[in-house]
Amino acid sequence: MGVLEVDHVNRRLQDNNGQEINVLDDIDFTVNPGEFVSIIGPSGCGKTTLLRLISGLDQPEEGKVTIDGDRITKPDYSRGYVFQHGSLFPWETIEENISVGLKVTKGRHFDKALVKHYIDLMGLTGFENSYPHQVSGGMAQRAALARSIIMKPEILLLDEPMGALDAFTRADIQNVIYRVWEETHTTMILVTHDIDEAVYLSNRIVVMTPRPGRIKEIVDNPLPHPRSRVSEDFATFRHEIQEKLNFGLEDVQEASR
Ligand SMILES: Nc1ncnc2c1ncn2[C@@H]1O[C@H](COP(=O)(O)OP(=O)(O)OP(=O)(O)O)[C@@H](O)[C@H]1O
Repeated sequence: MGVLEVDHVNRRLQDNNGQEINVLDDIDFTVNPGEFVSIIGPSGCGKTTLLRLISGLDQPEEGKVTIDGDRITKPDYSRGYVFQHGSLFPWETIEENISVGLKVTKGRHFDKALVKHYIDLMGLTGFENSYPHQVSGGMAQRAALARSIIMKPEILLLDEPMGALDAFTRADIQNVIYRVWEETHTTMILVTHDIDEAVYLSNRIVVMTPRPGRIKEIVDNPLPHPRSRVSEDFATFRHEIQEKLNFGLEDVQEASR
């Protein structure tokens, strides 16, 4: 259940001058159920555009995105989406925010015990009645994660959810995401600029290059779990990914000469 196929996808958009730009060019890869895949590449290489196509928020000009062979045509709760800025409703409490999807799908009589479970799991106990502006950025992201995970999505799409956080909070949320992945086996697709994050969390890393956004290489992560951010093996694999990314930038510099 839940094999995601991004099948020779092209996406073109118009820039401010009305010029057509090839944002994604022949993107082709498969994600199996339970995998953790990171998409990494320089700014503007089309990572968010790709995630939007997978979510169903956008459609490609050519190619298709399917789950178990069925074309994705619109967003639905089987694919959760967590943004860089958690996008919690500021007028609702943490508990109400986490319950949003349940309220929509189950009406007023949703399972309150389930909400409590996720509040506890995310370390938000005691903050149920706080509003988003009354909690830290890390807590707001935990709540945003809980709001998605509570819907038990087949695939969780993570669009730089740690991007706006300081290093300590980022590591903390990475651990939370890892725990959730390990416990639920939800397929996760993470967009990030952060090589350490990709190496720490994912089974496979999709390395992209910009203009047009292409897949340069898909790299299997050889590191066993649990992973240590300070091990020699971690540093070696990190270096390998860094080299592949720099290679991508050299390609851009070459093209602009
Ligand atoms: N709605 C749009 N209309 C026109 N151009 C767009 C639109 N959305 C994105 N683009 C362009 O497409 C390219 C890819 O954007 P995208 O946000 O997918 O890249 P990204 O790799 O996620 O970048 P970042 O890491 O900075 O978030 C960029 O050049 C961007 O300006």
